[in-house]
Amino acid sequence: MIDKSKLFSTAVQQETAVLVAVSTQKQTTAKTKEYLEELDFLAATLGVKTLHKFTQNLERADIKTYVGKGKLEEINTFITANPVDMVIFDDDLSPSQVRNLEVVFKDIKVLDRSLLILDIFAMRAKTAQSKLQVELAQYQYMYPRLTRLWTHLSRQSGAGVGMRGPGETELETDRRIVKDRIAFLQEKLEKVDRQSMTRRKERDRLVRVAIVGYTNVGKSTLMQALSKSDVFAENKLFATVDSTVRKVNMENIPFLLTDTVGFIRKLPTTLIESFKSTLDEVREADILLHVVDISHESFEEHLEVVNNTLVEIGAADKQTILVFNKIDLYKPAPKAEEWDDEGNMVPEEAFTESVLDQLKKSYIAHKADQVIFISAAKKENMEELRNTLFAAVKAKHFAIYPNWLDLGYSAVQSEE
Ligand SMILES: Nc1nc2c(ncn2[C@@H]2O[C@H](COP(=O)(O)OP(=O)(O)OP(=O)(O)O)[C@@H](O)[C@H]2O)c(=O)[nH]1
Ligand SMILES: [Mg+2]
Repeated sequence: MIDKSKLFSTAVQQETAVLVAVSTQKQTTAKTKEYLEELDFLAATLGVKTLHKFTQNLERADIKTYVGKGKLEEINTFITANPVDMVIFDDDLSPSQVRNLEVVFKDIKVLDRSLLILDIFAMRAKTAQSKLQVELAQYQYMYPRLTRLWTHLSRQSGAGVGMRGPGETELETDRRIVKDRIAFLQEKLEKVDRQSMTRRKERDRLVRVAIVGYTNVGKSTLMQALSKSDVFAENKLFATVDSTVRKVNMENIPFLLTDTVGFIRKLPTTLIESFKSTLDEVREADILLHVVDISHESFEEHLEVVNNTLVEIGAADKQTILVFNKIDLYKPAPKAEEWDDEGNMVPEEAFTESVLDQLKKSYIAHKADQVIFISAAKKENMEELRNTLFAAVKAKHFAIYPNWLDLGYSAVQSEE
């Protein structure tokens, strides 16, 4: 039987949240503000509306309750006066912090960044493999926090954000059960991994190009532009969780292009662990297209996060083309006045140099050996990217099939 009252409440009422972060000696207030923006975006991706953001300056996050007593009271006052469903913390909470915070906030859900990310992955996972991967990551995340999940499940009926956990419903608090489940999932996943490894091996030994980058930078949009196929792109975080592989032909040379899951700051390690096999597509690639959203104010940090994650999964040291995307949205920093030869100030609208030319002369163009600025959505400067990518693919392809191009060229020539 469908419980109409529940249907009504989930369909009509958007869940609401307050966000909490701390600025520490290691994390400036400006950074904290940015992290909170990102946390807000993660929540929005799950359909959760942020009502308020709380921050506190501390030497380090409080061991017992993440923020101090006074701040807790401030949050509680807000919660009492407003319809708040959950409190989301920007950092991972320890099991004991969760317990203490749940005492403070009583019937309000207590979540952290990792749980939001896991929830988004759970929502997005499409294939059997990624579903298993997410489920495994969820159980591993939960294992040390069992009390919390079980409290939630006993209190709520398993709906809503942060509740998309694997669906054990009874109070089976025995860690043994979870442990067994983890072992079971790992085994099942290994089997699936072996199958996909065989599938990858059976593919022609074509040059493989993987598109990597921070989440929401335009990887799928670029994939679409390069392969002329329909790939799901959306202005939400982690639109892509399963990787997509397409065979692309450029001037008679085929290669494989893969769109991959995006990276983010503070990605739960359990997720990286369980997504290792999906990330094999990246690890086994010959060439990486590292996409960066140049219009984002923290694009340099994104770049660093991605580079660090690549090191973590053992995919650094590959030939990489650094692709700065969304130049259509890029606003160059306003320069000091510019003067012409006669010493008159040049009005801004008289600057003839395009954004693209300015970028090419800027320090950003030296961020890597191969740097290209494009707009994948507006199809700006795609030609340069195609040429660079093609030259790279061609060189790798030659190495695998020394005779291929001789044939290819003569065929092309004879047509003329
Ligand atoms: N203005 C502008 N928007 C872009 C450009 N490229 C992509 N977008 C938009 O940016 C958003 C994210 O694009 P996606 O292609 O989904 O990004 P992604 O990197 O695949 O994201 P995830 O799969 O979520 O990690 C979408 O709304 C796109 O339409 C661009 O060159 N210019
Ligand atoms: Mg995508």
